[in-house]
Amino acid sequence: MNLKICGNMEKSSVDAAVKAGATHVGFIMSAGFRRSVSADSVAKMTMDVPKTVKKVGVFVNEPIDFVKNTVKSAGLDVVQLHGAEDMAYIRALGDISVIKALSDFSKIPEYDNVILLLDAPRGGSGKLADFSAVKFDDISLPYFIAGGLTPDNIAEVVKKYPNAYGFDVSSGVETDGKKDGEKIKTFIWNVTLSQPEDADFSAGLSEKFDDFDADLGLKIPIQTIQFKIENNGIFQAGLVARQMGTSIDIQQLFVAEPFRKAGLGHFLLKKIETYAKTNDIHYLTLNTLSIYAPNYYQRYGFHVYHTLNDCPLKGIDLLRLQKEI
Ligand SMILES: O=C(O)c1ccccc1N[C@@H]1O[C@H](COP(=O)(O)O)[C@@H](O)[C@H]1O
Repeated sequence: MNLKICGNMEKSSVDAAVKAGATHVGFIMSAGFRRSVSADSVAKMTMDVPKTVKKVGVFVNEPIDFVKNTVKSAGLDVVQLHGAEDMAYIRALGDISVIKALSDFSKIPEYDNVILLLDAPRGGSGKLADFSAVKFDDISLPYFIAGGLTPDNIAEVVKKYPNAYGFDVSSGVETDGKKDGEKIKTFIWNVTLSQPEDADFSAGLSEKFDDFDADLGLKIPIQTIQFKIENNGIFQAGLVARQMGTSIDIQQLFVAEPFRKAGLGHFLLKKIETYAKTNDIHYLTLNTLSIYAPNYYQRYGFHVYHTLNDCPLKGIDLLRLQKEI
Protein backbone atom coordinates (compact mmCIF):
# COMPACT_ATOMS: atom_id res chain seq x y z
CA MET A 1 0.00 0.00 0.00
CA ASN A 2 1.41 3.40 -0.98
CA LEU A 3 0.86 6.26 1.44
CA LYS A 4 1.87 9.79 0.55
CA ILE A 5 2.13 12.60 3.07
CA CYS A 6 2.20 15.77 1.01
CA GLY A 7 2.83 19.48 1.57
CA ASN A 8 5.66 19.02 4.06
CA MET A 9 7.28 22.24 5.24
CA GLU A 10 9.41 21.00 8.14
CA LYS A 11 11.90 18.20 8.66
CA SER A 12 9.96 17.01 11.73
CA SER A 13 6.90 16.12 9.63
CA VAL A 14 9.03 14.34 7.02
CA ASP A 15 10.68 12.32 9.81
CA ALA A 16 7.28 11.54 11.40
CA ALA A 17 5.90 10.37 8.04
CA VAL A 18 8.90 8.12 7.36
CA LYS A 19 8.86 6.70 10.88
CA ALA A 20 5.15 5.87 10.68
CA GLY A 21 5.58 4.03 7.36
CA ALA A 22 4.85 6.55 4.57
CA THR A 23 6.07 5.41 1.15
CA HIS A 24 6.08 8.93 -0.36
CA VAL A 25 6.78 12.39 1.09
CA GLY A 26 5.67 15.38 -0.96
CA PHE A 27 6.71 19.04 -1.29
CA ILE A 28 5.05 21.96 -3.08
CA MET A 29 7.81 23.19 -5.42
CA SER A 30 5.79 25.80 -7.35
CA ALA A 31 5.92 29.24 -5.71
CA GLY A 32 2.92 31.16 -4.43
CA PHE A 33 1.11 28.44 -2.46
CA ARG A 34 0.74 28.37 1.30
CA ARG A 35 2.93 25.25 1.51
CA SER A 36 5.55 26.26 -1.11
CA VAL A 37 9.13 25.36 -0.18
CA SER A 38 12.49 25.86 -1.89
CA ALA A 39 14.64 23.15 -3.49
CA ASP A 40 17.35 23.85 -0.89
CA SER A 41 14.99 23.32 2.03
CA VAL A 42 13.70 20.05 0.50
CA ALA A 43 17.28 18.78 0.20
CA LYS A 44 17.79 19.58 3.92
CA MET A 45 14.44 18.18 5.07
CA THR A 46 15.03 14.89 3.25
CA MET A 47 18.66 14.23 4.12
CA ASP A 48 17.66 11.32 6.42
CA VAL A 49 14.94 9.89 4.17
CA PRO A 50 15.77 6.30 3.19
CA LYS A 51 15.98 5.43 -0.51
CA THR A 52 12.87 3.24 -0.20
CA VAL A 53 10.74 6.35 0.47
CA LYS A 54 10.00 8.42 -2.65
CA LYS A 55 10.52 12.19 -2.56
CA VAL A 56 7.81 13.84 -4.63
CA GLY A 57 7.86 17.44 -5.89
CA VAL A 58 4.50 19.05 -6.73
CA PHE A 59 4.54 21.44 -9.72
CA VAL A 60 1.74 23.48 -11.28
CA ASN A 61 2.19 24.45 -14.98
CA GLU A 62 5.91 25.14 -14.66
CA PRO A 63 8.43 25.44 -17.53
CA ILE A 64 10.04 22.06 -18.29
CA ASP A 65 13.52 23.35 -17.44
CA PHE A 66 12.39 24.52 -14.00
CA VAL A 67 11.01 21.04 -13.25
CA LYS A 68 14.18 19.30 -14.49
CA ASN A 69 16.50 21.62 -12.56
CA THR A 70 14.45 21.32 -9.37
CA VAL A 71 14.45 17.52 -9.58
CA LYS A 72 18.25 17.67 -9.52
CA SER A 73 18.76 20.39 -6.91
CA ALA A 74 16.12 19.12 -4.48
CA GLY A 75 16.99 15.44 -5.07
CA LEU A 76 13.43 14.43 -6.08
CA ASP A 77 12.48 10.91 -7.23
CA VAL A 78 9.08 11.76 -8.72
CA VAL A 79 7.24 14.86 -9.94
CA GLN A 80 3.54 15.39 -9.29
CA LEU A 81 1.98 17.60 -11.97
CA HIS A 82 -1.01 19.45 -10.64
CA GLY A 83 -1.84 21.78 -13.55
CA ALA A 84 -2.90 21.35 -17.19
CA GLU A 85 0.22 19.38 -18.18
CA ASP A 86 -0.57 17.05 -21.13
CA MET A 87 1.23 13.99 -22.54
CA ALA A 88 3.48 16.15 -24.78
CA TYR A 89 4.68 17.98 -21.64
CA ILE A 90 5.19 14.70 -19.79
CA ARG A 91 7.18 13.23 -22.70
CA ALA A 92 9.41 16.32 -22.67
CA LEU A 93 10.39 15.47 -19.08
CA GLY A 94 12.21 12.41 -20.41
CA ASP A 95 12.74 9.62 -17.90
CA ILE A 96 11.47 11.52 -14.82
CA SER A 97 8.72 9.51 -13.06
CA VAL A 98 5.40 11.34 -13.07
CA ILE A 99 2.29 11.38 -10.91
CA LYS A 100 -0.40 13.27 -12.84
CA ALA A 101 -3.04 14.89 -10.66
CA LEU A 102 -6.50 15.18 -12.21
CA SER A 103 -9.77 16.60 -10.96
CA ASP A 104 -11.39 16.58 -14.42
CA PHE A 105 -11.80 12.83 -14.60
CA SER A 106 -12.93 12.87 -18.27
CA LYS A 107 -9.21 13.39 -19.06
CA ILE A 108 -8.09 10.08 -17.51
CA PRO A 109 -7.95 8.23 -20.90
CA GLU A 110 -5.56 10.89 -22.29
CA TYR A 111 -2.66 9.71 -20.09
CA ASP A 112 -0.32 6.77 -20.18
CA ASN A 113 2.95 5.78 -18.51
CA VAL A 114 2.10 7.82 -15.37
CA ILE A 115 0.59 7.21 -11.98
CA LEU A 116 -2.68 9.14 -11.64
CA LEU A 117 -3.69 11.11 -8.57
CA LEU A 118 -7.44 11.67 -8.44
CA ASP A 119 -8.07 14.81 -6.44
CA ALA A 120 -10.58 17.53 -5.59
CA PRO A 121 -10.57 20.59 -7.91
CA ARG A 122 -8.21 22.74 -5.80
CA GLY A 123 -5.22 20.69 -4.63
CA GLY A 124 -4.39 21.02 -0.96
CA SER A 125 -7.76 22.51 0.01
CA GLY A 126 -8.70 19.60 2.27
CA LYS A 127 -12.04 19.34 0.42
CA LEU A 128 -13.40 15.88 -0.31
CA ALA A 129 -13.21 14.90 -3.97
CA ASP A 130 -16.42 13.83 -5.73
CA PHE A 131 -15.62 10.58 -7.53
CA SER A 132 -19.22 9.76 -8.47
CA ALA A 133 -18.45 10.21 -12.20
CA VAL A 134 -15.33 8.01 -12.17
CA LYS A 135 -15.59 4.53 -13.68
CA PHE A 136 -12.85 2.97 -11.57
CA ASP A 137 -13.03 -0.40 -13.37
CA ASP A 138 -12.07 1.30 -16.64
CA ILE A 139 -8.86 2.88 -15.26
CA SER A 140 -5.86 0.99 -16.57
CA LEU A 141 -3.21 3.10 -14.80
CA PRO A 142 -2.33 2.92 -11.10
CA TYR A 143 -4.05 5.69 -9.16
CA PHE A 144 -3.72 7.52 -5.85
CA ILE A 145 -6.90 8.67 -4.12
CA ALA A 146 -6.59 12.21 -2.71
CA GLY A 147 -8.71 15.17 -1.65
CA GLY A 148 -9.94 15.74 1.86
CA LEU A 149 -8.61 12.53 3.39
CA THR A 150 -8.24 12.56 7.19
CA PRO A 151 -7.25 10.12 9.96
CA ASP A 152 -10.99 9.75 10.67
CA ASN A 153 -12.26 8.98 7.16
CA ILE A 154 -9.29 7.04 5.75
CA ALA A 155 -10.35 3.57 6.95
CA GLU A 156 -13.69 3.89 5.11
CA VAL A 157 -11.97 5.30 2.01
CA VAL A 158 -9.50 2.38 1.92
CA LYS A 159 -12.42 -0.07 2.04
CA LYS A 160 -14.23 1.84 -0.71
CA TYR A 161 -11.26 1.85 -3.13
CA PRO A 162 -9.57 -1.54 -2.64
CA ASN A 163 -7.77 -1.31 -6.00
CA ALA A 164 -6.15 2.08 -5.36
CA TYR A 165 -2.37 2.21 -5.77
CA GLY A 166 -2.22 4.51 -2.76
CA PHE A 167 -3.70 7.31 -0.69
CA ASP A 168 -2.49 10.90 -0.42
CA VAL A 169 -3.11 13.48 2.27
CA SER A 170 -2.03 16.99 3.14
CA SER A 171 -4.56 19.20 5.00
CA GLY A 172 -6.06 16.27 6.94
CA VAL A 173 -2.81 15.71 8.86
CA GLU A 174 -2.39 19.35 9.88
CA THR A 175 -3.36 21.31 13.00
CA ASP A 176 -3.59 25.10 12.66
CA GLY A 177 -1.93 24.91 9.25
CA LYS A 178 1.10 22.88 10.38
CA LYS A 179 1.76 19.19 9.90
CA ASP A 180 0.89 17.28 13.07
CA GLY A 181 3.06 14.22 13.85
CA GLU A 182 0.26 12.51 15.82
CA LYS A 183 -2.22 12.92 12.96
CA ILE A 184 0.34 11.62 10.46
CA LYS A 185 0.85 8.52 12.62
CA THR A 186 -2.87 7.97 13.14
CA PHE A 187 -3.58 8.41 9.43
CA ILE A 188 -1.00 5.81 8.43
CA TRP A 189 -1.88 3.37 11.19
CA ASN A 190 -5.58 3.64 10.38
CA VAL A 191 -4.74 2.54 6.84
CA THR A 192 -2.59 -0.33 7.96
CA LEU A 193 -4.99 -1.36 10.73
CA SER A 194 -7.14 -4.28 9.77
CA GLN A 195 -9.57 -6.34 11.75
CA PRO A 196 -9.04 -9.87 10.46
CA GLU A 197 -12.49 -11.22 9.79
CA ASP A 198 -11.49 -14.82 9.14
CA ALA A 199 -13.16 -17.29 11.45
CA ASP A 200 -10.47 -18.61 13.77
CA PHE A 201 -10.15 -21.13 16.52
CA SER A 202 -11.34 -18.79 19.27
CA ALA A 203 -14.46 -17.90 17.28
CA GLY A 204 -15.21 -21.62 17.08
CA LEU A 205 -14.77 -21.92 20.83
CA SER A 206 -17.08 -18.95 21.41
CA GLU A 207 -19.84 -20.76 19.57
CA LYS A 208 -19.37 -23.80 21.82
CA PHE A 209 -19.61 -21.50 24.87
CA ASP A 210 -22.80 -19.98 23.45
CA ASP A 211 -24.33 -23.46 23.22
CA PHE A 212 -23.15 -24.26 26.77
CA ASP A 213 -24.68 -21.02 28.12
CA ALA A 214 -27.89 -21.63 26.21
CA ASP A 215 -28.15 -25.01 27.95
CA LEU A 216 -27.87 -23.15 31.27
CA GLY A 217 -30.54 -20.69 30.14
CA LEU A 218 -27.93 -17.88 29.82
CA LYS A 219 -27.41 -15.73 26.76
CA ILE A 220 -24.07 -13.92 27.05
CA PRO A 221 -22.78 -12.81 23.65
CA ILE A 222 -19.08 -13.62 23.27
CA GLN A 223 -16.84 -12.54 20.45
CA THR A 224 -13.20 -12.07 19.62
CA ILE A 225 -11.95 -8.61 18.67
CA GLN A 226 -8.64 -8.35 16.84
CA PHE A 227 -6.76 -5.33 15.55
CA LYS A 228 -3.63 -5.86 13.52
CA ILE A 229 -1.25 -3.23 12.14
CA GLU A 230 0.61 -4.55 9.15
CA ASN A 231 2.24 -2.64 6.32
CA ASN A 232 3.40 -4.29 3.09
CA GLY A 233 3.22 -7.69 4.80
CA ILE A 234 5.33 -6.62 7.81
CA PHE A 235 3.59 -7.13 11.15
CA GLN A 236 3.96 -4.11 13.46
CA ALA A 237 1.50 -4.57 16.30
CA GLY A 238 -1.64 -6.40 17.30
CA LEU A 239 -4.31 -6.61 19.96
CA VAL A 240 -6.58 -9.58 20.66
CA ALA A 241 -9.47 -9.25 23.09
CA ARG A 242 -12.54 -11.21 24.11
CA GLN A 243 -15.83 -9.42 24.48
CA MET A 244 -18.22 -11.10 26.88
CA GLY A 245 -21.50 -9.29 27.40
CA THR A 246 -20.66 -5.82 28.67
CA SER A 247 -16.96 -6.45 29.36
CA ILE A 248 -13.87 -6.84 27.21
CA ASP A 249 -10.79 -8.73 28.35
CA ILE A 250 -7.62 -7.72 26.51
CA GLN A 251 -5.76 -10.97 26.08
CA GLN A 252 -2.76 -9.91 24.05
CA LEU A 253 -1.20 -6.59 23.13
CA PHE A 254 2.06 -6.88 21.29
CA VAL A 255 4.28 -4.41 19.44
CA ALA A 256 7.12 -5.82 17.32
CA GLU A 257 10.61 -4.67 18.33
CA PRO A 258 11.48 -2.15 15.60
CA PHE A 259 8.13 -0.38 16.03
CA ARG A 260 8.26 0.13 19.82
CA LYS A 261 8.27 3.55 21.52
CA ALA A 262 6.30 5.09 18.64
CA GLY A 263 2.90 4.95 20.35
CA LEU A 264 1.44 1.91 18.53
CA GLY A 265 0.39 0.25 21.83
CA HIS A 266 -1.34 3.44 22.92
CA PHE A 267 -3.05 3.65 19.53
CA LEU A 268 -4.40 0.09 19.86
CA LEU A 269 -5.57 0.73 23.45
CA LYS A 270 -7.39 3.86 22.21
CA LYS A 271 -8.99 1.79 19.42
CA ILE A 272 -10.34 -0.81 21.84
CA GLU A 273 -11.52 1.94 24.19
CA THR A 274 -13.36 3.70 21.36
CA TYR A 275 -14.90 0.37 20.37
CA ALA A 276 -15.93 -0.18 24.01
CA LYS A 277 -17.53 3.26 24.27
CA THR A 278 -19.61 2.72 21.17
CA ASN A 279 -20.66 -0.83 22.09
CA ASP A 280 -22.04 -0.32 25.59
CA ILE A 281 -19.07 -1.98 27.29
CA HIS A 282 -18.71 -1.24 31.03
CA TYR A 283 -15.23 -2.68 31.76
CA LEU A 284 -11.95 -3.34 30.04
CA THR A 285 -9.87 -5.93 31.89
CA LEU A 286 -6.47 -7.54 31.41
CA ASN A 287 -3.86 -9.69 33.11
CA THR A 288 -0.22 -8.71 33.25
CA LEU A 289 2.86 -9.74 35.20
CA SER A 290 4.78 -7.53 37.63
CA ILE A 291 7.92 -8.05 35.49
CA TYR A 292 6.21 -6.54 32.46
CA ALA A 293 5.03 -2.95 32.68
CA PRO A 294 1.87 -2.58 34.79
CA ASN A 295 2.61 1.18 34.91
CA TYR A 296 2.10 1.27 31.19
CA TYR A 297 -1.55 0.33 31.61
CA GLN A 298 -1.97 2.43 34.76
CA ARG A 299 -1.01 5.47 32.66
CA TYR A 300 -4.08 4.74 30.54
CA GLY A 301 -6.43 4.61 33.51
CA PHE A 302 -6.25 0.91 34.40
CA HIS A 303 -6.26 -0.03 38.14
CA VAL A 304 -4.88 -3.17 39.74
CA TYR A 305 -7.83 -4.85 41.47
CA HIS A 306 -6.29 -8.19 42.32
CA THR A 307 -2.76 -9.50 42.80
CA LEU A 308 -1.58 -13.11 43.04
CA ASN A 309 1.88 -13.16 44.62
CA ASP A 310 4.56 -15.52 43.37
CA CYS A 311 2.47 -16.45 40.39
CA PRO A 312 3.40 -17.89 37.92
CA LEU A 313 6.94 -18.06 39.48
CA LYS A 314 8.55 -17.06 42.78
CA GLY A 315 9.24 -13.31 42.77
CA ILE A 316 6.77 -12.57 39.99
CA ASP A 317 3.19 -11.44 40.64
CA LEU A 318 0.16 -11.84 38.45
CA LEU A 319 -1.83 -8.60 38.33
CA ARG A 320 -5.42 -8.26 37.25
CA LEU A 321 -6.29 -4.77 35.99
CA GLN A 322 -9.53 -3.06 35.05
CA LYS A 323 -10.66 0.20 33.57
CA GLU A 324 -14.21 1.48 33.86
CA ILE A 325 -15.63 2.84 30.63
O1 LIG B 1 -1.07 21.68 -0.87
C1 LIG B 1 -1.02 22.61 -1.67
O2 LIG B 1 -0.96 23.75 -1.29
C2 LIG B 1 -1.05 22.34 -3.15
C3 LIG B 1 -0.69 23.34 -3.99
C4 LIG B 1 -0.68 23.14 -5.34
C5 LIG B 1 -1.02 21.91 -5.87
C6 LIG B 1 -1.39 20.86 -5.04
C7 LIG B 1 -1.41 21.06 -3.68
N1 LIG B 1 -1.76 20.05 -2.80
C8 LIG B 1 -2.01 18.69 -3.11
O3 LIG B 1 -3.39 18.34 -3.07
C9 LIG B 1 -3.53 16.99 -2.67
C10 LIG B 1 -4.65 16.79 -1.64
O4 LIG B 1 -4.55 17.67 -0.58
P1 LIG B 1 -5.57 17.66 0.68
O5 LIG B 1 -5.30 16.39 1.46
O6 LIG B 1 -6.96 17.67 0.17
O7 LIG B 1 -5.21 18.87 1.45
C11 LIG B 1 -2.17 16.57 -2.17
O8 LIG B 1 -1.50 15.81 -3.15
C12 LIG B 1 -1.44 17.87 -2.00
O9 LIG B 1 -0.12 17.77 -2.19
